[in-house]
Amino acid sequence: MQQSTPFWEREPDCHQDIITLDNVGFGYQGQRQVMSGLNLSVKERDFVGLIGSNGAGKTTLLKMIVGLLKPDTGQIRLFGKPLPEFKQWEKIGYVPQKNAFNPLFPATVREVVTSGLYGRSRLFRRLSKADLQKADDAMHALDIENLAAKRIGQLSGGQQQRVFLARALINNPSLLILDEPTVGIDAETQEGFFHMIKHMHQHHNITFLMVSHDMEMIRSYLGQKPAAEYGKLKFYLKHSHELQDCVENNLTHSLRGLRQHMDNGREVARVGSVKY
Ligand SMILES: Nc1ncnc2c1ncn2[C@@H]1O[C@H](COP(=O)(O)OP(=O)(O)OP(=O)(O)O)[C@@H](O)[C@H]1O
Repeated sequence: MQQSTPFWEREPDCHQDIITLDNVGFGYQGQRQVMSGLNLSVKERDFVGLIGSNGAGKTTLLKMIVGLLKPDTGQIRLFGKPLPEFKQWEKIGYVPQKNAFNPLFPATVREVVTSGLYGRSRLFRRLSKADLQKADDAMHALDIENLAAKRIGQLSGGQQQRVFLARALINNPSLLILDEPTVGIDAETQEGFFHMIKHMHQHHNITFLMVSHDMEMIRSYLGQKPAAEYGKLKFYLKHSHELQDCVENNLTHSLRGLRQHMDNGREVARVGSVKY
């Protein structure tokens, strides 16, 4: 597998298209439409918070974005590629809704985290040294190394959420999709979890799409008013250009671009002088 740059070392460009929805519509077979005519453009380092009442279509939308459901109309693009052609799934970390494990489920935290590299179907495959290192890095990032050998079913809801986040982070994803990550977790742990998510957004090059029922958290981080509304779905948004290092990085990029342009000019002149 190709080694990707860790998310903490990746430089943001803050302009790249990450998710594009163009006139998307969907209805479950034999049922009325869940959504229609939905447009959305998520750029690198944006943070999108999705709010909506029960049954509004939030999970359905996330499932379409991660390729588990196919839109009836319109098109979805990921990282600029139409979804049917998109293959780089390791770029996306997805934490589905209600992950709670049966306490009798025999996998350890390390095994669950490492399964993020291969998918659930190969949960108990043999792990290479590199795999174990990646798991250690992801567990370290979420401060759950001390739980590595514990059975997942024996952990609290908050600890389990950290494990699933570590599992989603193991491939150094560029996009994290979280479906109600704090359901069933006490208020204090929820606050800690959101604090961690915000920190990741501000300091690492990750784009977020998060479904939540926590209006207070969404509004405090993403602003009081939704950026877009479709039926009962409300999209709150923090643009990447509001982040300081995106601003700095864009400047660095422009300066680098300018420098390259000048160097190219010099190169052409030099080659030119040799040639002529
Ligand atoms: N597999 C399915 N088959 C048929 N209808 C479904 C299926 N899954 C969801 N629905 C219906 O689609 C609509 C949207 O469901 P969805 O789970 O996307 O809502 P949601 O906004 O995520 O809700 P919640 O906040 O309760 O999680 C609902 O009316 C639901 O009953």
